[in-house]
Amino acid sequence: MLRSVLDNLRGNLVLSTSLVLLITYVVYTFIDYAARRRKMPPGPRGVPWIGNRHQVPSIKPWRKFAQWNREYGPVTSLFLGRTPVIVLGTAQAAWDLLEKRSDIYSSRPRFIMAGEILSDNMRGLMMPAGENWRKFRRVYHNGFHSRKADTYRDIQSLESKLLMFQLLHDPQNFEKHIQRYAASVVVSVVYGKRIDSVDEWIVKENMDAMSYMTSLNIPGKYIVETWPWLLNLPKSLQWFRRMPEIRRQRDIKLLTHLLGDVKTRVEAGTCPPCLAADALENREKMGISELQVAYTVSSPFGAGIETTAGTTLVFILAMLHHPEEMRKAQAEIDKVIGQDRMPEWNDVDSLPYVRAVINEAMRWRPVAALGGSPHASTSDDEYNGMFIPKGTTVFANLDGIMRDPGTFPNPDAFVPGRWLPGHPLASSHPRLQLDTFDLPFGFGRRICPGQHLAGNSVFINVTRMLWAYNFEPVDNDNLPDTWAFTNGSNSWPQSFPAKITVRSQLVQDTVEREWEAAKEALGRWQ
Ligand code: HEM
Repeated sequence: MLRSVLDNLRGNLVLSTSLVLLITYVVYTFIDYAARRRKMPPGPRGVPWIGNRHQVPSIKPWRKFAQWNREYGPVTSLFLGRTPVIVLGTAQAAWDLLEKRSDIYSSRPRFIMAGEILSDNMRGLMMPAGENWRKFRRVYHNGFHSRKADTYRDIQSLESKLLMFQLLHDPQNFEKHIQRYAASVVVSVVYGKRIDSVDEWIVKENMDAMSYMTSLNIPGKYIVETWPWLLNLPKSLQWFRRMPEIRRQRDIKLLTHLLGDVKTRVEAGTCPPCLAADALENREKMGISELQVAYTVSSPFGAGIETTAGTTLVFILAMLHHPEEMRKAQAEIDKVIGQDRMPEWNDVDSLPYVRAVINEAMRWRPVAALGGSPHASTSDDEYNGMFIPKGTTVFANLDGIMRDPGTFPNPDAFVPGRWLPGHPLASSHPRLQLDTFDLPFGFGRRICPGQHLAGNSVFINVTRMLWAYNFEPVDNDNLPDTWAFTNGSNSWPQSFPAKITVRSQLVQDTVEREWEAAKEALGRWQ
């Protein structure tokens, strides 16, 4: 009898102690959450443990972010689980934090599945700031800094001549031709070998690897991203590792094969100058392994193809909606160039209106809508009286930044004139001039290392397209939706129809002639 009373009491004691501990933990979590939240920049109310995760749409989150910035100010905070997040909604806030304080805002958040398990921390785009990432940037700086990027103008021009020829003979498949251009330039400048179709295995395999990688980066999909302590379990119990580890072996095989091919051609003296050959040559000096080189040079598959092609498609979409702007740009080209020769690189200074059209297309619908991958802070910080804790994930929400009326008055309108001095919407900010606009390429030490190469591609193609073709809607009463963009962190126009017609017989003859002359030169890159 006594024994059962004692057992009962003991049982109750354990139960009530557990209950007290649980309640204390819950109360503490609420108080801790409220305290952390109070010090941080304003933002939407969330709930402990999940934060605002349930309020962030998995599709096109940048639109919700922009709405929060309008409501709460240029620096808005939220929580994804227990991770603090800030969203920057103006160019000034992004410059202030990501550039002026780049020493503490240049890291990346942890990407456990995609960055650590799948890629063994080899993929630069996801690398935290540190020695390995600095080496990654050095490879890109050496390969694509402004003057070096200009050495790739030859191949870009040749590929662009092919694009003009394809638009002449198969205009309805313009999207495919533009993607082919972007893919071939990337493969050429990285591996010294061009491609004829986006269906070639080198593109397909790499794009497949990229899409598997992005499929791992969906917030909430993998529990280990929220509970990293699961990584302390014995490896055999970490069920989530199995597939990414298999895929890692496949990636390594692909990337080392591509690098091996470059090595063979370098040794045979048949490889044109390219990023992989440069990196191999400087590998020992930089202290990186061949595997690191193989991963490092593969980044443009994820970073440089869809972005370049998407920007060109945005330009065409804008032309369908703004024929008056197309005609102004064409008038400038006709005056400077005429129709019996193609625009060339050295025409750039004489074509301010064309460049204004390009800037405006990149502002109007930035393809890196969320600013590329988010940054992460590596120290506690304070900005305008607001506390930003170490480890905060930082989104520079380009879609919102480009539509901030304080920076770009009448932001929803497509107005190339705003990039020209004297226009009523022109900005006086030195960073927002015709030649200085680099917001589409991100910020600070993480700024896009391919920006000069990409800028050259967009310039030569847009200028030649305006010179050669008229872009019109197929159905004037039913124009393509200017908001119908793909999902995913890079976002470009969903397929749309366009009527592309050559502007004159003289232009047609020039396109044919230039392509004939280009064919032989392209052979060197085959
Ligand atoms: C119009 C075309 C392009 C746009 C709009 C674009 C935009 C961006 C943006 C916004 C970022 C993130 C910057 C940040 O974190 O603040 C980025 C990163 C990057 N881009 Fe581009 N990009 C383009 C083309 C290219 C090309 C052609 C290449 C290479 C050939 C390239 C290579 C990279 C790499 C390697 C990174 C990662 C840098 C790092 O994490 O340190 N991009 N790009």
